[in-house]
Amino acid sequence: MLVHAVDGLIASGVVDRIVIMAPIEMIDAARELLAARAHAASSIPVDVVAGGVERTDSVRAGLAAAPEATHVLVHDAARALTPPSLIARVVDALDAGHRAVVPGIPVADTIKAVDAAGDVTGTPDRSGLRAIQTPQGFDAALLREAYALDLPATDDAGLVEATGATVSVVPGDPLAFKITGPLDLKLANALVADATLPATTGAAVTG
Ligand SMILES: Nc1ccn([C@@H]2O[C@H](COP(=O)(O)OP(=O)(O)OP(=O)(O)O)[C@@H](O)[C@H]2O)c(=O)n1
Ligand SMILES: C[C@](O)(CO)[C@H](O)COP(=O)(O)O
Repeated sequence: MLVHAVDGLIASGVVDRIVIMAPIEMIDAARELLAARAHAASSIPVDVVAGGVERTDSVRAGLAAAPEATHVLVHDAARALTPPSLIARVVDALDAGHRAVVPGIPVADTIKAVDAAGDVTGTPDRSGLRAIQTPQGFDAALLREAYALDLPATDDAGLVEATGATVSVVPGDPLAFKITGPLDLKLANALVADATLPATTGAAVTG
């Protein structure tokens, strides 16, 4: 998954440097994997540093390892099959002047809010919801400001929202799905084995 994610970033043609945040006990294994991959000869530097307990700890470590960055993409290795075209779309939006950009796709299920007892407390209008993917792109100064708030968050855009800055959504892609459970892994393996797979599903719409 890490190798696929890195190769996708390189293939996008829009990143200058990649910093991997890995669990400390997997740093050597990650370096070996990356050195052995087909694109190891790419001129784009790929560094591996220690991540943290939570994803925000890992991103904080990544930001510290890239003090020179003016723009940052935060990507999940778990979204290993993210199409390069999606990565380029996020950077295009940053180039157009947006300071925080996330890919999103419409939700296919009806979403319910529930309370601690499991009783439904509301049904938000589905047309106004998006499932958010990565990479999430930021003006680096804005992301550093967001991290200075030291709040918990499940994604980086959530921290940026807390600063009051606007976060823009660009069309995501179903291929950028997060490989979380065994079914996701089966799907990812089938997609990787499928030589007829298009570079993008072309199904990217924000509605
Ligand atoms: N300490 C952590 C935890 C997660 N991640 C990032 O978050 C992604 C998703 O990892 P994880 O939280 O384990 O996601 P899931 O497999 O979806 O598991 P969970 O249900 O616990 O969220 C990883 O690819 C990695 O990029 C990270 O950098 N540092
Ligand atoms: C960043 C993210 O992929 C956006 O959907 C998601 O919030 C990551 O969650 P995780 O629990 O760290 O996998």
